[in-house]
Amino acid sequence: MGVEFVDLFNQWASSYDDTVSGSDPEYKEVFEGYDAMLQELADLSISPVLEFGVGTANLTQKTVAQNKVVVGIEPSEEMRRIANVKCPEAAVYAGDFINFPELEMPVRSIISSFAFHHLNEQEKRLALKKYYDKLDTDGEVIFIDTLFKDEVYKQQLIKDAEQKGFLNLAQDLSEEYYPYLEDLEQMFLQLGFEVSFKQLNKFAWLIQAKKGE
Ligand SMILES: C[S@@+](CC[C@H](N)C(=O)[O-])C[C@H]1O[C@@H](n2cnc3c(N)ncnc32)[C@H](O)[C@@H]1O
Repeated sequence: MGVEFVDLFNQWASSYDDTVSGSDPEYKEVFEGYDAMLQELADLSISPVLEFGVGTANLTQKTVAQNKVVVGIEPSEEMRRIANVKCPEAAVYAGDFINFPELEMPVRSIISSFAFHHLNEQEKRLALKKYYDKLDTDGEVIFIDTLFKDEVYKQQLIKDAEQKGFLNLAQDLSEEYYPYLEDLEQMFLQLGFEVSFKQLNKFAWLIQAKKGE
């Protein structure tokens, strides 16, 4: 469920770190300030941490460096292989946002960067419901991901990408499951979270959702 993009990530794994450091002009703005964004998320997290879509473990490394316990979940075998080499301190298991090994540990923070948009609306809701049940009292979901402030902003981003000749990016923005801010906000509120949003670059937002009493 929600793992339709995994083949793509197996192929992308070996060059993924080049992309996030700005080597691909088409995706440079998407990952503008990547390191600082991940650092901000790592700083906000409280141990023990559960991370989804760890990719090549860039966020995992920053979190583990703060002596936090991190368990990671990643569906792509190639990404997991790289993550295990780059961050042996974290346990990274096969799984996805919805189907993942039963963990006996308490969880204070559930974190993820640039991955939640791989789920459609129904899957996002299902995943967030699971996290509400799994989190300790006062626990938080803290994500960074691309989202659209509204429809006008979405169309503007697609038009900008087309004008620059970034046709893959334009297609991604049209076809992937990037949510509208208001829809995501409603989803969190309906499940009982308190949620706030902060824009980090042209595409990426920090989403911080605390489990209510
Ligand atoms: C753009 S990468 C982000 C990697 C890393 N978190 C980062 O910030 O660089 C997206 C990651 O999400 C993973 N992914 C794709 N579908 C997923 C799903 N349904 N559940 C969990 N992770 C998924 C991909 O395999 C990939 O590693």
